Amino acid sequence: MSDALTKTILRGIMPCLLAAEIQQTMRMLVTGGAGFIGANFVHYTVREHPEHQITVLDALTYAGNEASLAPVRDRIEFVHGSVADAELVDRLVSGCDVGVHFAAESHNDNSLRDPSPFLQTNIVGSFTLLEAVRAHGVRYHHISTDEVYGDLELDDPAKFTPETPYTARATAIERHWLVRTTWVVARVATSCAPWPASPTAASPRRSSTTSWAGRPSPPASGTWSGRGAVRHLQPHRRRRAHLLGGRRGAGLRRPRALGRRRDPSEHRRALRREDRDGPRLLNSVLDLIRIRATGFRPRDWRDALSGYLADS
Ligand SMILES: Cc1cn([C@H]2C[C@H](O)[C@@H](COP(=O)(O)OP(=O)(O)O[C@H]3O[C@H](CO)[C@@H](O)[C@H](O)[C@H]3O)O2)c(=O)[nH]c1=O
Repeated sequence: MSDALTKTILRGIMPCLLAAEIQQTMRMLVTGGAGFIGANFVHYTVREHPEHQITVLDALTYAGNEASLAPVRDRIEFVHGSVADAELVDRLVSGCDVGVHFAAESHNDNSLRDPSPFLQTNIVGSFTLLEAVRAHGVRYHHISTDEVYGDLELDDPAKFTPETPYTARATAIERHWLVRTTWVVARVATSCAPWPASPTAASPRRSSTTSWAGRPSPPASGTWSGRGAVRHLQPHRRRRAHLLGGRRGAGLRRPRALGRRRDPSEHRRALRREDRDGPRLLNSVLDLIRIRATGFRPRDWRDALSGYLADS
């Protein structure tokens, strides 16, 4: 992975950790570090900040792939376990300076089919971790999702509009911020990286999508959420394909036709289509139908990515 690309991908998360008051050497607990974004984060941190110690806690669900950590395996500690295991989490947190929480059921569409796993990990698991960081006064970085905004205009994500069980849970756990410790929330958007950590992730060729942004100087404690800039691209699942190839700042306004709220029946139709065509096509199909209606024509992801990198 090229240096520029890695930096582009992780620009959104790392600066939070590099805020001035943070220690030179940190012991980090990274939950969900075998997942897609989590694994990229671990690789980046090991390479760019070898002074930090990393413990990955991951349940290795269908979305986790320990093999994606193989190149850095001798540089990190890997613990196979659940973020909802209070005893384990408390022990791991007690030995850390910062917790970075990626572990989640992250497939929005799955939550429409069966919300229960989302409750267990995204609420109970997150709450378990929050309790531990609160008890030990450990700095906490919560990786949320821009989908808490629902289908709002991208340049004005003023309020939460959770529309699915997934986003309802993401919103709910964000309301537990009052943890009396230093915290940062990053609401990441659809993203893309050079390799999929998850076997369920489609190849980048199928990818569509976009972005994340934040303030250039994230607050030491606070919310850092996506608006404006394209930051990274993810090869699977989510929407916002119309932004692919968009340039930072200008041109990222969501087309009007996409600003409407999602129709639940559209989700159900898409799920039926998923059963027929296979899970990887779901969002691409959904996206393209909606996006083509606006006149947008997606570009090959490689062109879009190199265009963005040239622009950054
Ligand atoms: C359900 C569950 C999952 N996990 C792990 C398995 C995976 O390694 C990881 C989730 O990876 P993925 O499904 O690839 O997630 P990814 O698309 O990268 O999602 C990221 O971005 C999402 C927003 O887009 C965030 O909500 C997630 O917290 C963050 O991890 O969490 C656990 O460790 N424990 C669990 O209970």
